[in-house]
Amino acid sequence: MDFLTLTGIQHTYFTQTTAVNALNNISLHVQEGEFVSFLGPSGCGKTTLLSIIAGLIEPTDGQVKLEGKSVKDSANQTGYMLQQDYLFPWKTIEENIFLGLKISGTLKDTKKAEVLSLLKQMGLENVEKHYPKQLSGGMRQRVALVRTLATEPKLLMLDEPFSALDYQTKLKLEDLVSNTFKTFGKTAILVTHDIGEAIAMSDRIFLFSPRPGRLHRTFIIPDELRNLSPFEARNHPLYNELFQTVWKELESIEPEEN
Ligand SMILES: Nc1ncnc2c1ncn2[C@@H]1O[C@H](COP(=O)(O)OP(=O)(O)OP(=O)(O)O)[C@@H](O)[C@H]1O
Repeated sequence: MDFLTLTGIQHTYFTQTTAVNALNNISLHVQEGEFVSFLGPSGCGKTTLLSIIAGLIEPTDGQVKLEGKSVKDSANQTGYMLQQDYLFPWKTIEENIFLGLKISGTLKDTKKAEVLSLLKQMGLENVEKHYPKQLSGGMRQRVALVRTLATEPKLLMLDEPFSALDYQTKLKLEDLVSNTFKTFGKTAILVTHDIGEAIAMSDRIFLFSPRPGRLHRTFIIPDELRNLSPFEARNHPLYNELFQTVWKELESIEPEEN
């Protein structure tokens, strides 16, 4: 059984004056433990699709199933990492990372130790009592990642989580996220505009066409790249080859009449 299945997803936003056809007939599958990317031009509906998968928006048509169940019946199975870290500035790092567990009533001592150890694995030593403003952007994104992983979501949604970071921090964080997800066997969907990031991090790339977003093509990343860290993958000759192919494909997509 596929872990995540999307069948015939269509979505139209209705405003007071107009109807915006955001997504058209999207069907795809994601396997457990897979890391996939949604790549496409601005406005092609990537974020809308993530919200539909998370059960936050009900699609106009079509179905989303997570482990065979409608996402409406699988609440709290998804975790987010976004462009902004959304840490509460008045709470310490420790209070921020335990918040989700506290709300769900699952903050046990063993779990607390596990999450603090994860914080250390992310290279964040002795920051528990600090406030977010005392940390750099990259450190805060790592805290946000720990907070997300703490609740053990089945599916992780990464909506351009590296786009606000400087280039060096972004490359380091890509490696850290990729390594952590492989270690924990997490299933993840990354939304990005960045072709290189999609190639370096993914098992498969779903390329979307401009609005209304349609699934244009799926790229399977070769094992030679998948077995490397994102940083190493960027230095492999196959990376450049694939970059050119995806770039040309993206350039060739014509918008459909709405
Ligand atoms: N609440 C809304 N009401 C009306 N139209 C919307 C709404 N949300 C999004 N849209 C429109 O739907 C389309 C898809 O938006 P969406 O944000 O999903 O695209 P995206 O691919 O994530 O874009 P970007 O890469 O710029 O973030 C866009 O044309 C957007 O203007």
